[in-house]
This record gives sequence, structure tokens and C-alpha cells, in this order.
Amino acid sequence: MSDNAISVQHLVKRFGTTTVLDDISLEIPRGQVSCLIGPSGSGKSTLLRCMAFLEEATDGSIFIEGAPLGFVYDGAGKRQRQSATELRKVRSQIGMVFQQFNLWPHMTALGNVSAALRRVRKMGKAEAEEKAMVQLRKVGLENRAGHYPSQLSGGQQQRVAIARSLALEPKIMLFDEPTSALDPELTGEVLNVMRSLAAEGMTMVVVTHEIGFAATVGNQISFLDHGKLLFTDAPSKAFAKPRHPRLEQFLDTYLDRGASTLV
Ligand SMILES: Nc1ncnc2c1ncn2[C@@H]1O[C@H](COP(=O)(O)OP(=O)(O)OP(=O)(O)O)[C@@H](O)[C@H]1O
Repeated sequence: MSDNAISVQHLVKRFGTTTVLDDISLEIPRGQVSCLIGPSGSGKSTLLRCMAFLEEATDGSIFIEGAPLGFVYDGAGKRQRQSATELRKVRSQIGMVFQQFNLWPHMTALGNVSAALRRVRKMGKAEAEEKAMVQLRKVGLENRAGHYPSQLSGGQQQRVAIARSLALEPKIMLFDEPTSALDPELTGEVLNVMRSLAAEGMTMVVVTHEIGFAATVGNQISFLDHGKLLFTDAPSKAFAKPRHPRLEQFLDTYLDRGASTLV
């Protein structure tokens, strides 16, 4: 099998007549952190959502751990929808964390994490809660297991959401601007959890405006602009001067807004 956890090949996504992803090809090696950066509206979230099959690509292919996601091509090269069973199997390898935490308000942190195990894995209550505690411990929240979302800070809620995804033991974690809804003082705790996941060797794709995180934790940086992937490089190359003119322009705008400086 190839060393790529995700392979995106000539991906095209149109909404009506608008092309939002234009012939994107990207290889994400297993165990690496791939950061998708670029201006607002460049297509980062759409690309990530295609990787989770939350959006259906108009054309092209995505492979997860070598297996096609969503569509297969028949002998005559005609694209066909994958069977529901196969799709479920491929998707089960992917966990996703969104900007909004989407926790059940009427369930505790432990309830939120164990619910997925009970529903998806059909585990009994005791086993699901035991497994859920392991994940809450991992994100540093074992002492908040009995708290409801309203009793948790935004950063803690996002950490519960990460624990909920991890509980299903995905091979790949996709993060869509996981700290964008947080007050600046709460982003650090979430980025730290992501940093330790990366250190454990989790394959991660992260859409982020946290350029410092991308530069220090990312193994590869992909820069999107108007639906095109302008380049994919190691951070040491992507951010070294002279930079790609569009990246330079993006960073100027970004850093002007008073965001953390690029390391
Ligand atoms: N469901 C949809 N229907 C129509 N257009 C859409 C839909 N989802 C996204 N788009 C458009 O696709 C383009 C890319 O959006 P996307 O959210 O992927 O960008 P982004 O780079 O993630 O932006 P941001 O950084 O602001 O989140 C935008 O022009 C957006 O308006």
C-alpha cells in the first residue's frame, strides 16, 4: 500500500456554475500534519469536506488509505457511486472536528463522548463510558466528565468534541478551523491537544488561520487561492523568503490584522 493516508486526484467541485475547487491534486503521507491555508472563500473548507464526503466532488477522485471514497470508476472509466456499505467503511477511518463544537446540550461531556460509541459501535453503557473516559483524559478533561456543555468554556467544549471524534478511533483527523469560534485566550489549549495528537503520529488535515501553528506543527502547507492549489511545500520552504507572491500578500493582510506573528 502507498504511504499516503489521503490522495486527492484532479478534484473538481462546482456549486451550480461556480467552480470552487479547480483540479486539486494533493498527497498526504500517513502520520503527517497537512495544513490548508489561504484567503477566505478560497475553498479550504470545501476541500476538507470533500475528504469526509460531506460534499460530493463534481469530478476527480479521493482515496483514503488506498481505498476510493464515494465514487468508483468502472472498466469503461465511468464514475459510479460507491455502495453504502463500502462508503461507511471508508468514512469510518475519518474523524472530523468543526469550528462549532455541536455538542448535545442535554448530555454531560462523558455522555457526549460515549453516545457516539453506543450508537455507532453498539457498545454497552459501561464499556462506552470507560472508553470515553480514556479520551477525556487524553484531552485533559477527566475532571470535567460530569459537566454539561453550558458549564464548560469554549476551549473545553472543543476538547470534548475532539475526544468524541477520537473515541471512534479514526486513522485520520480533519479539523475545520477548530479555534476560530474561540476567544484568543482559549485557542492555546485546543492547539496543544492537536499538537500532542500530531506528536503521537496521527494523520491530520487542518484548515487554519493559525499561521504559527501551521508553521510549527505542519509537515506540509498547501496554499489555496480562488479554488486553485498554488503549492504544497514543507513549512521551511513555504514560509522561507522569497515567498510565493500570493502567500506574501495573504500574510501581509493576515499579519496586519494583529494576529500572531509568523515564527
Ligand atoms: N453549499 C454551497 N453552495 C454554494 N456555494 C458554496 C457552498 N459552500 C461553499 N460555497 C462557496 O465556495 C467557495 C469556497 O468556500 P469555502 O468555505 O470552501 O472557503 P474557505 O477557504 O474555507 O473560506 P473561509 O476561510 O472563509 O472559511 C466560496 O465562494 C463559498 O461561497
